[in-house]
Formats: sequence, structure tokens, C-alpha cells
Amino acid sequence: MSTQPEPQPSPRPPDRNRKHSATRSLLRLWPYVRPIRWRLTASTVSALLASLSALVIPLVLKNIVDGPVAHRDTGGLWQQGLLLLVLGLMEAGLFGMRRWFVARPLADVELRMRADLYAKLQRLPVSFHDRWASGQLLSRATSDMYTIRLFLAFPLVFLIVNSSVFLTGIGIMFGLDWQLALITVLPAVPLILLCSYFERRYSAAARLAQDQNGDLATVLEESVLGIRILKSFGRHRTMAARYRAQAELLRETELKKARLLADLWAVIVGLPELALGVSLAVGVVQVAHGSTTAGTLVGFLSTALSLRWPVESLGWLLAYSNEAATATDRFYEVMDARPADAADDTVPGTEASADAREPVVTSTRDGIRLEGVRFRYPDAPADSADLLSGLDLHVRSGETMALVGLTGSGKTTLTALLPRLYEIDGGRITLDGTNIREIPRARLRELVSMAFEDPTLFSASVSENVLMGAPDAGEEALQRALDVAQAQFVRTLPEGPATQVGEQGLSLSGGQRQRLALARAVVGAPDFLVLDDPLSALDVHTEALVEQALRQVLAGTTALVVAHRPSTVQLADRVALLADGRITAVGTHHELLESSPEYRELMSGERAEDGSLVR
Ligand SMILES: Nc1ncnc2c1ncn2[C@@H]1O[C@H](COP(=O)(O)OP(=O)(O)OP(=O)(O)O)[C@@H](O)[C@H]1O
Repeated sequence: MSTQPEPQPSPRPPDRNRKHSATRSLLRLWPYVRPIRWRLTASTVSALLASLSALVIPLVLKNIVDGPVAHRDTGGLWQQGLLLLVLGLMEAGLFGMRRWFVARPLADVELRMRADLYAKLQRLPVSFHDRWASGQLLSRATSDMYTIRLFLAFPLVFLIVNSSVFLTGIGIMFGLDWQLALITVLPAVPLILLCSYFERRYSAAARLAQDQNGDLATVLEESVLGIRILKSFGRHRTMAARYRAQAELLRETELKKARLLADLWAVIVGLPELALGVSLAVGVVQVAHGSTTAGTLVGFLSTALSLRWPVESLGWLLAYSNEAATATDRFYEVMDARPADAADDTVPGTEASADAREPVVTSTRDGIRLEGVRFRYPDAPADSADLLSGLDLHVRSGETMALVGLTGSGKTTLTALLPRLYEIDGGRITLDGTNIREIPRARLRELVSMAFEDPTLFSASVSENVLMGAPDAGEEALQRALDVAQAQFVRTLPEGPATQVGEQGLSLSGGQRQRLALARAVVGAPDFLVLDDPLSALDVHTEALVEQALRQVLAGTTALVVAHRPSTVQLADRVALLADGRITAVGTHHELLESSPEYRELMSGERAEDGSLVR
């Protein structure tokens, strides 16, 4: 039976429909525009001169009609004709220069904004990424950046140029004949009101479309990443229907935008045409009565006609500026997101990170100590209990502690607290006596090395993936890490450790990926090692070999190893049992087997709480 899927907006922070004006949003681009301000000004001036030179053409026409044409002066006609040619060439040349001034600098602006967004995404805490759908972030880094660059290239320049040309043209028209000019500019009043109404409605629709674009990207990304699961469960049609429904929503919003624009366009084009018709009729009567010359009427009408583009372009210039303002808002929603403790954050390449390389002052070899640690996920239901509620644990220096507990008891969460992937809500965690909050993040993450349950590999070579754990480590360390992780299979790959793996490269099995992730964790010979069920995807034979090699690594480090099965527990000196947000028992495997009924159940797998706790 197939169910009709409802399009789901991906989880994202509450909608922040713009409460302030588009101008205020766009002004926030100033830090990026500032370095290219002179080139942008030169580009605007070129476009302005080009447009103004086009405005002189009607005046030349007036002179031709009232002068050489009226007096049959062929010599004068050639002169004026030449002037028209020069003006035309000037216009073309200046418009060409406009592009030349900004093409490269604008590409640089886009590059810098992309780089800043990427750096910010890397710095933001994991809890931020838990809240935001990846498609929303992808669309900000791609289509929103493109919208902003295009705005700086065209609408920004032409909003300034066309307004100036419009005002100059109106001035010329008043100079030629104030009565006709008055009739022509009368529609400006309802147009201004209409534009402000349009701005509000269009801005809401533009925001919705850009968010829906992000939702669509999320569905697409999930479908591509989960294609095997979708196919094997025969759910690809359901997902396709969800994608279509999401695309349908976006289409509706785009159509709404088009309708709004079409309505505005109809009025923007219709009203001035009407006014022009009336002024033409009045002008003809004036010429007939001799109160104005035929040349003045020709000049007036040509000026009015050359103002058509500045007026007609208003619709899409406003629409595009609105989209750019929305894209800017969306960009700054990420850029403004600040980790609560951003002050002590360190980024590689900054001065702070130089300090981060200083060794942690450790007078004692105290190992890992957690005291009264409390933690709950920021998006956990308000009425739920803390996931970790006053947890105490001491892993002695050089010791390997296995962490066991029912599924969902918080083992993975606890491991993520050590390198501060999440911030604790209470208590303290120390490494060799130093509070982890006092250790710069970059240094902390050098000290604590992790292998996650889900081994992610990047589109890079095997050696690049492994050396991510210690960029300065050499070939020898790489080979040793591969040996420890029993990843000798790497040597049989087409290009050995230089073979490309990950999404763009060779597909590896789950066990092979897990071994590379393990090699990545141990390559830097870290002081503290955190392994989240590192052997789960290995066959019994390989598991025994990895365990054997891992014992040597664990002997020289302080380690916390999440374990689901007895064989992994055997690697540890002692075992800690996590239950109800606390460590309820600590001891050797045998001690706990004797003293803790809960541990016995867990290790025997008798209590299959939800069928997935242990083998
Ligand atoms: N990012 C998150 N945001 C909110 N809740 C989360 C998040 N990650 C995990 N949880 C919840 O926290 C609880 C503990 O999850 P955790 O992954 O730490 O358990 P675990 O003991 O490692 O489980 P397992 O043995 O199955 O790996 C679970 O109820 C889970 O739903």
C-alpha cells in the first residue's frame, strides 16, 4: 500500500521573515563590498555616463528637426549626424567598461563570502549542525551566493543609474515643456505606492522560495546518500513522490512571485504608456496652435521614450534586490550564529591557534576525570530528564576504560563531551588535572583523538584520510597506524595509500572503512584516545587481530572505549557501566560480572531491551 507523502519542511531554526527593510539587509554586505568600492563606483559612473549620453540623443534630434531639417541645411545635418554617431559609440564603449571594472572583483567578493561561510560552518558547534538541515546550508553556500553576486553586478548599479537617468530625463522634459512633463510624471504617485506594496509581498514570497529551495536540496541529498536503503526497501517511489511534492511547493511559490511581478509590470508599463499617449495628443494640439515647436515635441517624446527602460526595469530591479536582501539575511543567519563560548574558540591559522599549540600545563598525570557532569541536548523535550545527570568517572592515566550501557543510555554522547563537540551543562571534565574549558579547542582536539561508530571517509586518498588525525605525521607513522588497525588491505589497492576513496573514489567495505577510521584515530599517538565501538563492523578473525595490535597502542595512552560486546570489553583494564545518566558501577570485567546483575545481563545479552543492546 502506498501512502501519499506530505512535503516536509526540513528542520531549521524558526523562520526569520525580514522585519526590517531590504536596504538594511543589503547594507550588511558593506564589509565585503568595501574593498571593491572604487571599482564599483567606476562601474556605476561608466554606466551613468553611458545612460546620460543616450539622453543627449533626443536633444540632438530636436536640434536636427528645428535646425538643419527646418532650414534645409545639409552641412549642418552631417555635423549633427556625426554627433549622434559619437554619442552612440560612447554609450557602447562606456557600457563595456562597466563590465570590465567589476567582473573580477565581484568574483572575488563571492569567493570571500563562500570562504567565510565555510569557515563559519566549520567553527559552529555540532549542536548547530544538529538543528540545521544540510540542504538549507548547501543552498546558502551556492544559490544565495550567486544571487548576491548578480545583485552587485547589475541591480545595484542600475538602481543608482536608472534613478539618476530618470530624474535627469524628467528635468530635461520640464525644461522642454513643463505642461507635457506634468502629464507624463503624474502616474509616478500611484507607482510609488504600488512599489512599496509589491516590495512587502515579494519579499515574503522570495524568502519562502529560498527556504523551499533548501528543503528541496535536503530531500535530494538524503535520497542520493540513502539510495541503497531506499531501493532495498522499495521506497524510492515514495521518496520520488516526496521530492515531487516539495518541488511542487517551490513551483507554486515561484509562480506566485511571477504573478506579483507580472501585475507590477503591467502597471509599470501601462500607466506611463497612457500618460505618454495623452501628452502626445496635447503636444500635437500645442504644435498646431504654435505654442511649441515640432522639434521640441520630437525632443520631448524621444526623451520620454528613452526613459522607458529606466521605468520598466524598476520591476525586476526591485524583485532582484529583494531576493538579494533575502539571500543576505540567510547568509547572516549562519554568520551571526555564535557559539556561547566563542571567545575561547580557536581557528587554525589565527594568532590564537599559535597559543593553542602550547602544551597543556599538566603537573599531574591524572587521566580523564568527569565530576558531576550534567548534559542534555539543546533540542531535547523540555519535560525530559537530563541525559547525563551528575555523572562521575575517573579513567586513570594510562588506563583503558570500557564504557558499557543499554542502547540510548548516552555512551556516544559522553564520548563527544571530551573533545567539546558538545558543551556540558554542569560539572567539570579534566584531562591530567586541567579543565577542558581552559584548553584551547585546537589543542584539546590534538590531545583527544576519536574514532566514531560511523566511519566517515572524505573524497581524498587513503593516506590523506588517515593523516587527518595528525597532519605532521610522516610515512612511518602512517604505516604503523595502518598496521595497528589491521588495514594492510591498503597496500593491495590500485595505488596503495595514494588510492582515492570516499564518495568520489573507490568504495570500501564497512569493515575497511572502520579500520581506516581507527588508523586515523591512532596515527598521532594521542595522549587520550576515545573509541566509539571501533570494532563493530569487523569479522571475528580481523577483530582478534585488531584487538591484538590495539593493545599496544592502548598501553601507551589513556583511553575510553565504548563497548557493546564482551570481546571489546576484554581490551580494557576496567569497565564503567552507564545507566540512568550516571556511572552505576566501575570495576574489572570479572568484578562486575560478580557484583553487578545489570552488567551480567548486559554482557550475556539476556535482557534484549529493544533487541539491539549486545550480542
Ligand atoms: N544530536 C542529538 N540531539 C538530540 N538527541 C540526541 C542526539 N543524539 C542522540 N540523542 C539522544 O540521546 C540519547 C543517547 O544517545 P547516544 O547515541 O549517546 O546513546 P548510546 O548509548 O551511544 O546508544 P547506542 O548504544 O545505541 O550507540 C538517545 O535517546 C538519543 O535519541
